[in-house]
Amino acid sequence: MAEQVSSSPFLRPFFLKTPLRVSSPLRQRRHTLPASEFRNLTPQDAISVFEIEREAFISVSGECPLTLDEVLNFLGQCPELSMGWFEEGQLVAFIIGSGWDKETLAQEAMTTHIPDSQTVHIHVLSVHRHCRQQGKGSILLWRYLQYLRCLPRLRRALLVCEEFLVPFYQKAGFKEKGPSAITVGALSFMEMEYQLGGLAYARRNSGC
Ligand SMILES: CC(=O)SCCNC(=O)CCNC(=O)[C@H](O)C(C)(C)COP(=O)(O)OP(=O)(O)OC[C@H]1O[C@@H](n2cnc3c(N)ncnc32)[C@H](O)[C@@H]1OP(=O)(O)O
Repeated sequence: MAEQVSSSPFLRPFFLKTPLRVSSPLRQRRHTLPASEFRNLTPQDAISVFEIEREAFISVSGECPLTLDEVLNFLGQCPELSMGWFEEGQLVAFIIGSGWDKETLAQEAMTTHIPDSQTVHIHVLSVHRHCRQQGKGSILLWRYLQYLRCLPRLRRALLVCEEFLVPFYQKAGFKEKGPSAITVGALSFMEMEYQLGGLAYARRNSGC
């Protein structure tokens, strides 16, 4: 099992329900889009990602965690650190991460991917506005953290968020590290940390 993970770090798409197959002779078209699918994102998903991100952040604060170019860069450099939730083929929520190699997040972490590092910097978690407050953000985050446990080397995840989201991340198991050095425009952030527990833990507990 472990060899499988290290030889292919990418998340194989999996479905919550069997893909719909309409076999009636009266229906010539076969519907094969899965009801619900979690998979790593690719640069081809960047536009859908950015549309959700833009609505979620620009309309609220005027600032986006990632520009479209940065989304493209991260999905090109480290797609294995991203996860999208698709329903009927439509992106409804996503996470984008990259590698980081210092104890705390610094401003340069916003635009940098450090390969082969032990820390994932979660840049952004966002849920489509029509799908919020339904548990999707929490579920996607939980699946993502379980998935990260199965990737070799990774030991922890870091992120920054505004003060009002600290309880949301605490509920997911993150611990508050204190005020972050990162600022975006006039916004300041708290830094949050999640211990992944290592591959040995994952092997015993997650079946990866
Ligand atoms: C590292 C980062 O990306 S930090 C930025 C996070 N992303 C954003 O702010 C983008 C816009 N918001 C979203 O996309 C979503 O609302 C998320 C990701 C914050 C939460 O996802 P959802 O699917 O809506 O949340 P979910 O239904 O799983 O959980 C709801 C809980 O989230 C928390 N929460 C969600 N939005 C807010 C908010 N605006 N203010 C305070 N708490 C909030 C609450 O604790 C809420 O619990 P409650 O209903 O008991 O009050």
